[in-house]
Amino acid sequence: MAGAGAEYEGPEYGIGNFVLLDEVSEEGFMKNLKLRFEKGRIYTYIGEVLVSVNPYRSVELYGSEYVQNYKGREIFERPPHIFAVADAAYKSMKRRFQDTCIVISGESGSGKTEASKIIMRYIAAVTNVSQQQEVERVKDVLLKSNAILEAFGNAKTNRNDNSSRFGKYMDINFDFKGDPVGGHINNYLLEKSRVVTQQKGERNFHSFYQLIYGAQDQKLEELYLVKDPTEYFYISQGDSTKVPTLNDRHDYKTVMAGLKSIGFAFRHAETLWKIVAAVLHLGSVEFAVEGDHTIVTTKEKLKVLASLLSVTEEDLTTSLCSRVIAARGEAISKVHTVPEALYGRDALAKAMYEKMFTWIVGRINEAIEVQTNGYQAGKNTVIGVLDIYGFEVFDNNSFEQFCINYCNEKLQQLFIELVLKSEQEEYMREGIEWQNVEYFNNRIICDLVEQSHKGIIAILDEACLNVGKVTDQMFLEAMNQKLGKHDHYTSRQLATGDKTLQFGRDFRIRHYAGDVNYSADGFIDKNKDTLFQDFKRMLYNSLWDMETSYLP
Ligand SMILES: Nc1ncnc2c1ncn2[C@@H]1O[C@H](COP(=O)(O)OP(=O)(O)OP(=O)(O)O)[C@@H](O)[C@H]1O
Repeated sequence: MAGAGAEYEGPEYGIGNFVLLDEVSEEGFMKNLKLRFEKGRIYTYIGEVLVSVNPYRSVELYGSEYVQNYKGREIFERPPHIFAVADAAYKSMKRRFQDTCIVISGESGSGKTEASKIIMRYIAAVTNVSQQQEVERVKDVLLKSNAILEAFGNAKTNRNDNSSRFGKYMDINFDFKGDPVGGHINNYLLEKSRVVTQQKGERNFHSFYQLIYGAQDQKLEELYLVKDPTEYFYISQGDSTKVPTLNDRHDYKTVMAGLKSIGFAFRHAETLWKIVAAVLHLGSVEFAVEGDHTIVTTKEKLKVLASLLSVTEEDLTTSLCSRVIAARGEAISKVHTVPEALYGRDALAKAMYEKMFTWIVGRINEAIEVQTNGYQAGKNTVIGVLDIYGFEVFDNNSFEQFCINYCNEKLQQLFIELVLKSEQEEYMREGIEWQNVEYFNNRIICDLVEQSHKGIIAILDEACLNVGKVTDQMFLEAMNQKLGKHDHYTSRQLATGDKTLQFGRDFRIRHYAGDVNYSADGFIDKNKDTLFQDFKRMLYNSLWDMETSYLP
């Protein structure tokens, strides 16, 4: 057979669709997957679901000849391929005006973001045959926005040098001719704790290193920065500032070009880097006790920071070292202890970075918003692509992993509802003979997390609402009490002989994808996510705020 992607799929390549497997067992499944992978077949179907194995090397599977071979074909006409899935979504949108969503799920590093980019490139390649300018512009913004989002939202982790540290749902809107006319990005769960702390071997978000390695000397001078990331506490804790697979210098240029081409005003791009620089300097601000006051000991840093933020040194010092509280109907100033000041400093850094990220997404959305003037309005159909964090297990798992893994439980639940259950029900309705496939329904784990009053989130929220001093240990005890009998929950207090769990700190959830030990340390603070009002007041009306109106 001729042409890329139209190759012969003989028995030596194993079985291209798992539903045709003679015997359903994990061993048989893995054997087939391995055989196909070894023969260069990274894709295999299970019905209409595509299983993709990350090749971790460049593969010649996405060139224009592949696009031509999958364009307009029925899904099973060609060997399994991600283009076939993208094309099926595109066809159902174009022929039947049906909204479609492609859900990409898998553990960190499995290739989700690459898959979402391949889908976008495929759609860009098969649309706009009449070469309309506006369609080209929308496609260009959609593709270029990836580099920007990755700069500010991706980081090197111990599993993936370019790991997305946020979830993304991207809608592409099509007109009645099937051309993309706009889009919208929703971002979720930016891992903002990374702004102030990183595990060994990991980095902060790429943007920090791109600025330091990529900006010209004069720019760095303007931002009071030096070309050495190890000078900055917030980006050097992982001892891994340089990554061989990443070219920060080059990526900085790509981001600048991307910002320009999607319509960021020059001064807005400047503001972005100012925020990044301010966060870096903030990490170097230190405190000490002097008499009955907490003072900033790094006066030079404070001065730089005040200048970048366009606020007075006095206002900045006051908001870093104290907070205003209400007592007996009066507003009084309460001096922070040093740990409180450090906590406030980190909370400010996280909030600034997160708001900036949301602001960037907002600006991208403005650039790709569907123009609703004229006849296009109301006739849009969308293809949505969901690329969300994969299931995560680290040596130390905290609140962030808890949220990510819960999200993956929900996706698994959706998969069970939409694919497994509905398929089996249809067989039953149609009277088709079928072999019952036993599967584990993870509803019970979703309930463990989300059930009102007795689920983990409810227990955590209740602890956070408590006016008295509530510690992470108390939260853990409350879970032990309420969830002690749950099959998918345990802790050292309940499983006394289990030395993998630390007493008074850890709990374990038996997820559908495996067991994860979580440390309850920090759950209360992270869930409360307090940013002292004083910071909001301080930044309100700063030059910055007026520039971007990005603050809360
Ligand atoms: N189809 C592919 N062809 C070649 N290399 C790939 C492919 N998919 C993924 N990779 C490689 O694997 C790396 C990790 O992939 P990717 O960043 O898409 O994973 P992810 O599932 O989105 O991870 P995370 O959840 O950490 O963001 C990529 O940087 C790339 O080097």
